[in-house]
Amino acid sequence: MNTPAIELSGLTKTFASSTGPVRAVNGIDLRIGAGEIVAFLGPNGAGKTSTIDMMLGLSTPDSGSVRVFGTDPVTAAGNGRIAAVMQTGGLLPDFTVAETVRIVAGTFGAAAAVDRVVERARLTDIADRKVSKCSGGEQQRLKFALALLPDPDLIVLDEPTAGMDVESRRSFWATMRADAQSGRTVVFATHYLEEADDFADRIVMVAKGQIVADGSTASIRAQASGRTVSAILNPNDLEMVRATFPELTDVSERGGRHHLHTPDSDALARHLLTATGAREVEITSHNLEDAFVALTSEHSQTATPERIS
Ligand SMILES: Nc1ncnc2c1ncn2[C@@H]1O[C@H](COP(=O)(O)OP(=O)(O)OP(=O)(O)O)[C@@H](O)[C@H]1O
Repeated sequence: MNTPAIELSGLTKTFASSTGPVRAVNGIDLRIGAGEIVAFLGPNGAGKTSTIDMMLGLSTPDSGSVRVFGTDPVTAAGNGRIAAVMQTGGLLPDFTVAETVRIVAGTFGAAAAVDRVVERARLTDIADRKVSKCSGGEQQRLKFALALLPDPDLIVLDEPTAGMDVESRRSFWATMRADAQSGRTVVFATHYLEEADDFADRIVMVAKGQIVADGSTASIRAQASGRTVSAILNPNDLEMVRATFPELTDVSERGGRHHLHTPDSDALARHLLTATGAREVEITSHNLEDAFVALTSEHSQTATPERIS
């Protein structure tokens, strides 16, 4: 059996804060196979960075374990199997792009890799530009190049496109996409649904320190593309509908209308119109954004993680 790239078991992490302890990660179990491209998607404060820090060995879990290619993360980093592009982290403004790559490669004993990573990160045209003159997107590509120096099997990116404009984001992901074809495992955190949707094979949605959904982008999309049927219903009809559609989820009443979520909205609407006294039947479609809001807000009404008193 192949060793997973990442295996997180029962991971928890609590931080002290002025308002009391904050449980940033609240029991995460996750297995990521070699070669997968996985998006960690979640609102602000969901626990993505805290989880990534533990994956990288930058912080220690309060409980649970982290394995990276079967070893602890610090060993995996030391062996060059895992590398990261973090949100923060200094680049020196007065060096050029090429100088930066050469200096870091020198400290790694990876001088032979300089040309390869400059090309991979599409930095050739800006190799002589000073870091201070590079756009946010170019600086992230430079960090990406540095992370590629050990030719890692797994690359972890924490919100790599935060603060970039649309054009820079697009160009950054084009670079990533080209690189990912080499079979590298990629794990990235993002707030942006469209990035997760465009680039990942699998989306792990995180809210309030927990995984609230985990599936192929197609399956999350399918969940998302479910439709809501709403109608004015009397209580007896509602009972009958529940009995006929046991897979019904998310039944709520607002303004005298019942809103019913089901994978087969056509069958439900047909049933309402032909077998019940339902009035004013409407079908509303959902998009990925709706699923994201629904899945993450079930677990956190606000974007604030659970506080432990
Ligand atoms: N070092 C720390 N000390 C205190 N609280 C922390 C610390 N690091 C994280 N937290 C808190 O833990 C929670 C989870 O933070 P984390 O950065 O992991 O979330 P995130 O999903 O990465 O959010 P964002 O998308 O905003 O980066 C937040 O409430 C954050 O304020």
